[in-house]
Amino acid sequence: MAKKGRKSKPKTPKKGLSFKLSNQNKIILGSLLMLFSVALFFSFVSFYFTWQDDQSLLTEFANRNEQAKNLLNKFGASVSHLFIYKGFGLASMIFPFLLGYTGLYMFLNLKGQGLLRKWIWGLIFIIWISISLGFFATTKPLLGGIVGYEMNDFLQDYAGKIGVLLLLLFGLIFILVRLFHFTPEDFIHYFKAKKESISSEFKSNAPEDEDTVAIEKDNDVPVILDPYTHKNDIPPIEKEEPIDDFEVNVPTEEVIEEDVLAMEVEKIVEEQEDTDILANKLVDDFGEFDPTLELGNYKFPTIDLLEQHGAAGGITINQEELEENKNKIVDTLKNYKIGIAQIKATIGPTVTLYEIVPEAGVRISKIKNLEDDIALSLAALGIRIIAPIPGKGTIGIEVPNKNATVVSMRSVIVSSKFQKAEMELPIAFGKTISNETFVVDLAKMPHMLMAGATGQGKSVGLNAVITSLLYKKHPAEVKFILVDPKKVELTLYNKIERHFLAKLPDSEEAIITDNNKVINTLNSLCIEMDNRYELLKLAMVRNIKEYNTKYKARKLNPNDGHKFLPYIVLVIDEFADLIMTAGKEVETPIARLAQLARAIGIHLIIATQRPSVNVITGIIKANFPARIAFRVTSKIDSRTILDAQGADQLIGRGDMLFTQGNEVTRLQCAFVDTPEVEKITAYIGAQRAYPQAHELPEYVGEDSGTSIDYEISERDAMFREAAEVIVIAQQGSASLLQRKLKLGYNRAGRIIDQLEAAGIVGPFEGSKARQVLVPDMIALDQLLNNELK
Ligand SMILES: Nc1ncnc2c1ncn2[C@@H]1O[C@H](COP(=O)(O)OP(=O)(O)OP(=O)(O)O)[C@@H](O)[C@H]1O
Repeated sequence: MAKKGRKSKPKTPKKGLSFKLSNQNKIILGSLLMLFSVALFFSFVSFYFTWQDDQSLLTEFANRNEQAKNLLNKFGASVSHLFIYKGFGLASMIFPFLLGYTGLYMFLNLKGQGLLRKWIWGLIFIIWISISLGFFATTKPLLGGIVGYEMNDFLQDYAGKIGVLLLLLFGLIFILVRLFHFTPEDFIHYFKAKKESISSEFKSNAPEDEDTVAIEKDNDVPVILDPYTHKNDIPPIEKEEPIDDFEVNVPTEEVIEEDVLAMEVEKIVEEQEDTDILANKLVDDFGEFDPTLELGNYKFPTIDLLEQHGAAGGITINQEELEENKNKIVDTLKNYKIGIAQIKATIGPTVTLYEIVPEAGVRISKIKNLEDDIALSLAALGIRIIAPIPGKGTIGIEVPNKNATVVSMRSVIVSSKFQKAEMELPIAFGKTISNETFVVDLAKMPHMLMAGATGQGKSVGLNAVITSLLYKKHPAEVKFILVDPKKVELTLYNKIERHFLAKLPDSEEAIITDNNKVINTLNSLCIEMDNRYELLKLAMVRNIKEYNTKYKARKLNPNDGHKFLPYIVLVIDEFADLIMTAGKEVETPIARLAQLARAIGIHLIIATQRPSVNVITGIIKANFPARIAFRVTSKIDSRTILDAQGADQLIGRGDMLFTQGNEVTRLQCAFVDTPEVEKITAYIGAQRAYPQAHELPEYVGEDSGTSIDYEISERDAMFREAAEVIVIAQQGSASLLQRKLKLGYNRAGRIIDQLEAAGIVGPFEGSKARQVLVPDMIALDQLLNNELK
């Protein structure tokens, strides 16, 4: 019972298993294919000239004395005989092109769906051409090949000649419409254009005196010219005898006007374009946009980087322990005169749930009131009573197992529930009380609050969250911002900076340990959020998922600022520390992000040791529906974090309660040890990476912008040099100063403010660099000299 989850065999993540050739092998195989295709091409071409001479040699392949006339000798003769005579006839010429293209594709290491598409269309063409030639040239087997002939024969037996003809016609229409995107309008347009060209030709060939539309023919019968068709073979409308010397003079301008009119009609037809059609064409030609292409060879971490943690044997609980606990429960309840009708045990990794159905007439409220007494009588730490279990009508008593089983991260990662999870940001937290793997989608939560006293498993919990995402997501799809005031817990992730981390443009460390930087990062995230909303608005979609789908389908033009948007997960360890030092400055942007960021793929995970009300304020709590409580020290803390008690009764070491609104689920958090995280990050870090960490929009602190009335004497010693750098580069950014003058972030920010006060750069403009108001060095000198006067 309850051992299903454990039995599932370890599986490597799906993407890690995919068959891939190394780059060198691709080059070798690619060139082989290209050369082979050239050989085939020459064989086929020369076969048409030499086949009769070489026919007798087909059976003499092994005979070294015999020489074939084919350019590639007996090989060429045999292969061509096979492909052309026995195969598809003339259509076989397509094979060398397909093979050559495949070779080139491998040689240049191209990606996308173009290759498969070419093969499918190539084969359709081969079959269609071969049947068509078999139909029209029955006597010439070298045109349609035996396959074409036989297929024709076969089809004609069932559908007759007309049926096959119609079938071929349908094939032609199918190819024209699907491959060349031909529409009936194209046909009409084509004929119209033809007509135009005939008319203009006629015009240019017409005699010089074109003022008259009535032209005398040899037999003196006037021919009326149709102004649109310009055909001179239309009979006259009136057959009356023409009046001598009567001519209808049409002013030249009018004729020209008619010509211009015809040209305009043509243009209107051509202007009908549809972005969707364009997008479809792009997708047809290049395949869908693949965000992972830049790191196309990225390999997902393998499962052997994770340890079993001795959990291979599964849950160990013996019958005696079960029996003992059952008796204790029954006896204790009997002491309070509560009879039990039924009792059932579900064994979990750390606790066993005893579900009780009380005898008829026992009021649940009575049991509820006795909660503490029952816990005392059972005399075990970590007993939690759930009366009643929501939706079941039974009472649950959770009793810790004597020997808790460690739930290894490995066991949850390999579980089919996680592997098959069709979620945006799947997280395998651990196992439930019934030993099922518990997987949730961070994108749906959409933000998470985590609390627990020191040493109860918070850091392990955070690592489990990050590890889950590392096992499921490509670096192009998700970016982390890690805030770690303790400076030790998350530093392990430094190695994956250029794969998975995002940071401010001018910061050196990707993992943020300085509280001031947290404020800037949060504000920068707010700018990123606003930018993303703007993009969503332009794309007319409601959320990041729709946006990215549209972008992948090439319906959004990168020239309009569109780009693939990765999810951003902000993890803050030790939030209490942060809010104590920075207060409102962090609370406001966090609340703003929490309220608005769900649709645009920014998700927050906040962990704290002290879940007191001044840390987890009302506004934060209201926006973090998903909460996790590890063991806390008091009932009050439990209430603060979960709005319910229970977290104080947990047993620690990863024993946790999870709620996403109403129901509270007890889980055993998956355990991932520091060496395992190290191995995973080293595995990822050793692979090819992006040139730098994902860059967040630049944000310059508001506080530095407020003191705009800097005294000249208070200016930084580097002020003048900074001004020169900015004016020469014509770019007002603090990061530029940091780079060029080797300044720290804060000092560069201060100088920028002083430059603003001096009127050298414009005001702060969000993610964009400030405008430089001084055009050149001469103007700068003038400005600074004037100040001194
Ligand atoms: N899921 C788990 N399974 C088994 N043991 C665990 C689990 N989580 C934590 N532990 C044990 O508890 C110890 C402390 O865990 P962890 O470092 O995560 O605590 P913490 O809450 O982050 O503490 P602090 O706040 O002081 O950093 C771990 O070293 C480990 O031995």
